Amino acid sequence: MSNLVEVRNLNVRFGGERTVYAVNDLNLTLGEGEVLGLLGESGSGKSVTLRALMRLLPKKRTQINGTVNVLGKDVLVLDDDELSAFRGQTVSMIFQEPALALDPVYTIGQQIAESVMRHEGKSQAEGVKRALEMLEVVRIPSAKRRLDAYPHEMSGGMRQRAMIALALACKPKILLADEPTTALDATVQIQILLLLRELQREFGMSIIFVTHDIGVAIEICDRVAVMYAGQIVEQGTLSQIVRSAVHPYPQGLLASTVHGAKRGARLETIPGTPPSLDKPPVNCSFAPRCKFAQPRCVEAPPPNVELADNRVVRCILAEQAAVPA
Ligand SMILES: Nc1ncnc2c1ncn2[C@@H]1O[C@H](COP(=O)(O)OP(=O)(O)OP(=O)(O)O)[C@@H](O)[C@H]1O
Repeated sequence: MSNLVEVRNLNVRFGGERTVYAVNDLNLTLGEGEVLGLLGESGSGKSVTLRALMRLLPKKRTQINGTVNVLGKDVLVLDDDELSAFRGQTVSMIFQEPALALDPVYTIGQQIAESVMRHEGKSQAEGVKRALEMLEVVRIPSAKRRLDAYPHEMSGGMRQRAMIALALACKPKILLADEPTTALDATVQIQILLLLRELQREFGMSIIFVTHDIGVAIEICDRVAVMYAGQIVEQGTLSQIVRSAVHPYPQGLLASTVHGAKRGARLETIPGTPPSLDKPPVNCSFAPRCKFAQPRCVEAPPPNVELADNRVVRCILAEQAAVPA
């Protein structure tokens, strides 16, 4: 499987009154037709990573290092014209809050048509035709009538579908999804996840899906990268993470949900809180909360052990799990 996205040694730091080391030495890949989950608690750097991939971070006081290679191009050095073509046609993004993508003063039909005209140079009539097709693709009932609806005239679930229609209108190869179902109630959430899965197959897209909810990751992801304090602490296939996580953080996340706790056992919580990100990590950021912590964990950076292809764990416990060659 060839990689559409390869992120190498990505570091994102925000300056200002206090420096925030939001993403530290992050490496990930996204294969063709794959759904990769970025999973972690609030503030772990998931959204910043996603925004770096699409160059949506503020320019002022933001330092980005590393390479973000998408379809053979380094996104971090694209000029404005290249960026405009890249967004929409190569990569598109959906958000938790549709207001970030949908403009309240234009109808849904106008917004989709406009995007198709701008990115693909199509006529107004072709844009409107695509808009109708897309509303049907995302299963909005009475699609023709909905073309003339404004975002505020739709329910939360329908607005989310309209945002997906807009994001997919120019058939991007990669969709970046930033907690798109978090604000929805449980039944609508599952409908949108199923829809995204269907569209991913239908369009042959790859998706990076940010979530703090392991249940959501289980519904939609093939592979999962677990983030803690701006670093990926473990990556693997969904079943490797859910059934045999090595790092104590994903283990703890799982034990705190019905998906990972032993049947009949009480759900556990991870004691303590994540560290502040005002210094770059010099040792294991999770050590203060870890029941397996050893002196080594606070004396030096943890090893980043590659157990297999795309199976990487940043923890001394992984050294014991590693199979000698
Ligand atoms: N523009 C910015 N300027 C300064 N700090 C920022 C900026 N954007 C994000 N941060 C900080 O970077 C860190 C990582 O934020 P990020 O939004 O990526 O977390 P997250 O894992 O997506 O959590 P959440 O789900 O709450 O958004 C946080 O400490 C956040 O406050």
